[in-house]
Amino acid sequence: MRVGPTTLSLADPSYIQKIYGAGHGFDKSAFYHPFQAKVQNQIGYNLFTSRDPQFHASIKRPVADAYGAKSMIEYEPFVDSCIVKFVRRLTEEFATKQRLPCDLGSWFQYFAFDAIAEMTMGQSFEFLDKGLDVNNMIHLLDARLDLIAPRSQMPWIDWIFEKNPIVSLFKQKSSSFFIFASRLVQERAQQLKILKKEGKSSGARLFIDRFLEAQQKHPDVVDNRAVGIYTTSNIVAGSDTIAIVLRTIMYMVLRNPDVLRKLLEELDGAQLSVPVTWEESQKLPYTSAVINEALRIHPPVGFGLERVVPEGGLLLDDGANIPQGVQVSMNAWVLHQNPIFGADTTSFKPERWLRDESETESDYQDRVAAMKKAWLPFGHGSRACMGKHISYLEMYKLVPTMFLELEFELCGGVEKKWKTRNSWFVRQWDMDCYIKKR
Ligand code: HEM
Repeated sequence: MRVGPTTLSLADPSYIQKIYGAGHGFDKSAFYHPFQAKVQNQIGYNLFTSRDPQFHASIKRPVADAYGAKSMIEYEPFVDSCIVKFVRRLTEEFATKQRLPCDLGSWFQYFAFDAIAEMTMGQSFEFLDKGLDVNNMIHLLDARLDLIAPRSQMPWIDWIFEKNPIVSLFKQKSSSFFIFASRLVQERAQQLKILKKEGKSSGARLFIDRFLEAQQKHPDVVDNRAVGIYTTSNIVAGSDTIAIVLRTIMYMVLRNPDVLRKLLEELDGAQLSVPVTWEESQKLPYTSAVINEALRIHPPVGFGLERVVPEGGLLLDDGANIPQGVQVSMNAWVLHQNPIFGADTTSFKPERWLRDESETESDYQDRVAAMKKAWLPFGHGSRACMGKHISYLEMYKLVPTMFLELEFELCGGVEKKWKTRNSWFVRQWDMDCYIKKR
């Protein structure tokens, strides 16, 4: 489908590999310009916004390990402390004698923000402690996204209003987030130096510890500015996204009592710790299916991931050739409605991720493999989400723990619909809940 003067959106899953597969030459388009923030009065290219594949590889290599599956074990204690706080604060504020409605959508965001901040910088923003949007940070980020989203469709507008040299004279030279993150990075660097001198351990390694190690190993690429950029983009990339999935899970599970019953049956029968450990969470197939289904039915990113067709064009199955320079994109919201996922793709059905009684094991494996080929919540290829393991770590631990510890009820009943808005991230609100201790 044509979605812009020179932009096409493709729906056939077989093009995922052709467009996003490594080495195929489909680089990110100008769509990503408006997402680039100013840092010290220059554009601060980061892992997500950089378009040049060589430059991207050069900034990814030094920090890739920090996002790898093996590092998750070191981040788990930070997630644990936020989960404990999340459950405690909801209990204190809402599991009271009077039935007080809880704006759970916002609390999920407080959790996601504090958890990624703890893992990244070793200190939270105290959203959970205070139970509010501290310094209006969430509101400001939301407003920024609402501005960027339309600009991404006409990136030249961004140049006129933001990136041209005259406007730059009057604008703040760095985002306030970058200034805040850079200060924490410098403080941590000093602290690490002192601990090293005293021969003391610095404890579990934070993301910034790993960014600072990358700086020592690759000083040519990772300067102070780069460490600040890695830190800032971690927090921006890792908060809204996870909050969106948590909201989807809660809303969909509560609107489907049969799903809630099966989920609780699995959790109550599993003899789990509180908070549920990462290891235990790997043995909860129904919980895992609920999370996958939430990512399918409501992927956090609601725009197509735009790329530029390289030299030679893109040959379509019907013989048409899309010429070099045209923008092509694929959108998870479209792909996840593909009949590969079953006949009832608009329904929330975790069962589609599980083996049906009538299916052999090998038929089941083939069916899941086919679904995974049309699966794009985290993107694909060399530009796929680097925070996928972190996301699973948080969701696989929080989801079983919160359903084990607390009972939730949608305030308006199961018929009341939430509200959503697509500004790159498809954020949701108006899903207040009553909460009881289980
Ligand atoms: C459920 C949660 C998440 C979802 C659904 C998600 C989704 C995505 C998607 C779709 C992309 C690719 C965008 C594109 O091709 O333009 C992406 C990129 C990225 N994400 Fe995530 N994300 C999530 C959580 C996180 C977290 C927690 C972090 C950080 C800890 C993170 C860090 C990144 C980074 C650094 C990139 C850029 C990767 C690159 O181009 O090398 N994300 N994410």
